[in-house]
Amino acid sequence: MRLHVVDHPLVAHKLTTLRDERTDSPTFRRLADELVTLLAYEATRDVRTEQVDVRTPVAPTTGVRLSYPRPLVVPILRAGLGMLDGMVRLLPTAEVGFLGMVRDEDTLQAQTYATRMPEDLSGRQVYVVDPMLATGGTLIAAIRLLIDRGADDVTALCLLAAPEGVELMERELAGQPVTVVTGAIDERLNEHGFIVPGLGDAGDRLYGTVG
Ligand SMILES: O=P(O)(O)OC[C@H]1O[C@H](OP(=O)(O)OP(=O)(O)O)[C@H](O)[C@@H]1O
Ligand SMILES: O=c1cc[nH]c(=O)[nH]1
Ligand SMILES: [Mg+2]
Repeated sequence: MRLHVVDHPLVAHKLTTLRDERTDSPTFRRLADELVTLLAYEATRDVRTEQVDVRTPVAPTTGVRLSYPRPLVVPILRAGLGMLDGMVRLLPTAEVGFLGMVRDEDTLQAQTYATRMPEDLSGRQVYVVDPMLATGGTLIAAIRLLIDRGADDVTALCLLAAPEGVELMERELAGQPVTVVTGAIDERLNEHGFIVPGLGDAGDRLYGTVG
């Protein structure tokens, strides 16, 4: 597994406002959208392209375009939905699949309640978006499902990660074609499995509901 922490002052600035408990849901949604664009710049560095001929008003030349099969973007519901628009804006040819997953508040085990994506992902590049990598259980389960369906290159974009979750992913997904791109790695998890200092419950902060 490859890990990339995006070290950029704009990312740090936006993450700081995102963390602030006074930031309201509309502002939180806007910042999450802006942050995914910055993370995606790094995360899509190896997106597959093919050569294409183009004629400018001045001369013919050669360029590139995103190649087929189309990349797949998979938001993990609910909180991942807050990163979807920014991602598909950058990858306009992408197809979108959905994974509904929720962490049991007591056991911290991830449960899958919805799966809507192609059965066969052979040869596909997949971008999973979820703002929080805490224990890592959710992302590990999501990535295993994608690799079981044939995905041969999976990149996860997270706004924040905990060291415990990154370590578990490195152990459980060793040797797999997986990259994690995150805006920061925080200090630790607390006794409720929340990232410290983190930003609280990303789903609640995005959508203003508890659940
Ligand atoms: O790394 P983990 O310990 O598995 O935790 C991370 C998961 O927890 C959050 O989702 P949550 O279960 O709160 O669901 P929600 O998006 O519906 O709020 C978050 O968006 C991740 O999916
Ligand atoms: O800190 C955390 C951990 C899991 N899920 C969240 O939304 N926040
Ligand atoms: Mg939540």
